[in-house]
Amino acid sequence: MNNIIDVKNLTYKYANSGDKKALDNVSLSIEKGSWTSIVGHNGSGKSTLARSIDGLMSYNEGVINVDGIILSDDTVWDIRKKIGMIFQNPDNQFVGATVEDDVAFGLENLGIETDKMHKIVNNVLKKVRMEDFKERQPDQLSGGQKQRVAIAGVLASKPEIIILDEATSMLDPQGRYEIINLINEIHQENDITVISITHDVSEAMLSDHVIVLNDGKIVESGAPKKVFNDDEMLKLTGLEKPFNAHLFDALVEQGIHPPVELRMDENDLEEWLCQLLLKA
Ligand SMILES: Nc1ncnc2c1ncn2[C@@H]1O[C@H](COP(=O)(O)OP(=O)(O)OP(=O)(O)O)[C@@H](O)[C@H]1O
Repeated sequence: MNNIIDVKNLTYKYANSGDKKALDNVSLSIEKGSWTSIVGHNGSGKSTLARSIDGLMSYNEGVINVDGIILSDDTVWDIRKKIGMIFQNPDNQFVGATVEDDVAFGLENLGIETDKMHKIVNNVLKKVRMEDFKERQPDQLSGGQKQRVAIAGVLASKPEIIILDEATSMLDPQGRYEIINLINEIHQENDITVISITHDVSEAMLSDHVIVLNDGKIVESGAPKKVFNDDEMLKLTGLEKPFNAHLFDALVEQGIHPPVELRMDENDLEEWLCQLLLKA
């Protein structure tokens, strides 16, 4: 197996939180080119884990290896070049006055020449279907459009890994679907490894691998079908069962193919099925 990330015995305790460990002896491996979802209740340690991998926190114990580089004070920038982080609220990430400036910002810092920079910016804005919004101010965009610009900014730096930290949680079901679909397109075309922290179990069903965190510990890890069939674990962690995804898979196995976006929304899939039955 070709792992792009290996975490061994990672433990993290925030300075102001007494004896409570945000991460407690966490070990995991992420295969290159895979899509991994990290799920778990509020405060289970998901963001702390993602930020540790991106070198945003100086962890207390353990070893983090990203693409053959062991994270340390000396290597943190080499590792951060490989990772693009996308957060819940894109407003906190914008630095440019216009969409174009914002996407160009990281490239300017790398000293890339103007012509080349414009070419890259145009390409990534086209990729996220925001090329007509180049002159707009980022704060005048909708939530979904803002996330597209944030994704363009990340893509411009050609990351090998994209980490989504609840990147779709502020969007409506259609907006969520569109962003996940876009990330999936990018993931497939460029063999980019995706790690998605999410509370959306239907989204997690689309991934190759699911890791469940509970009170800073990994309590389950594996293929989504296996993980979400573990009723005892679901009870322990308070995670819901992704009803919709099971129903969707069962229909596909029977040769019935609902539109793929309905995999993400329970009520719409039920509605679609009712219409189908009424027509039959
Ligand atoms: N800056 C901080 N200082 C002290 N404790 C913190 C800090 N940030 C997080 N924690 C604590 O660390 C633990 C893990 O938090 P973390 O944000 O990683 O969880 P999470 O699973 O991402 O939660 P959520 O789903 O609510 O975003 C929690 O107990 C939280 O209270």
